[in-house]
Amino acid sequence: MSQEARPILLVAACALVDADGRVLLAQRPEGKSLAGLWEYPGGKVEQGETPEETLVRELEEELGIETRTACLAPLTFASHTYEAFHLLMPLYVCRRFWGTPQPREGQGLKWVRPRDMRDYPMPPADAPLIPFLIDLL
Ligand SMILES: Nc1nc2c([nH]c(=O)n2[C@@H]2O[C@H](COP(=O)(O)OP(=O)(O)OP(=O)(O)O)[C@@H](O)[C@H]2O)c(=O)[nH]1
Repeated sequence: MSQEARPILLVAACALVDADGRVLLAQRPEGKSLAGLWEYPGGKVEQGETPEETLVRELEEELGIETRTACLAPLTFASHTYEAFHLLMPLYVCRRFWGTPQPREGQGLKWVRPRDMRDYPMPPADAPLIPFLIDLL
């Protein structure tokens, strides 16, 4: 696909942080693109949503936890060209949420220290974001 034809895909992602400074990674289930890789919870920003609203919705759908847009702090972003689209992915940090994350979509879940994230295979867009989490936490 030519550069011109490649659409920009806006995906909002969240580093949920627990009291020990660990970040929740979710493993993409079989049958999805990039299956088996560990990623930040989140998803595509739908028409009419702000990225913060997307995350409040996705965190409830994927993990069964509740948070608020005011509890989401922007940290950094990914800008990465995939075959079919160019991914623009703001990464937020959330330390204030209610409930315990549950794998509502059959995904693996793991709390990981940022310095150990390199041990978890991630989508190529995600790896450049790890140093920002190491600095923060
Ligand atoms: N949620 C999330 N998506 C990511 C991350 N890194 C990354 O490249 N992506 C890509 O962003 C796209 C949108 O994610 P999504 O969670 O809404 O997509 P999806 O699984 O429903 O659909 P898909 O199977 O069509 O990819 C996917 O192509 C996914 O691979 C990440 O850390 N978190």
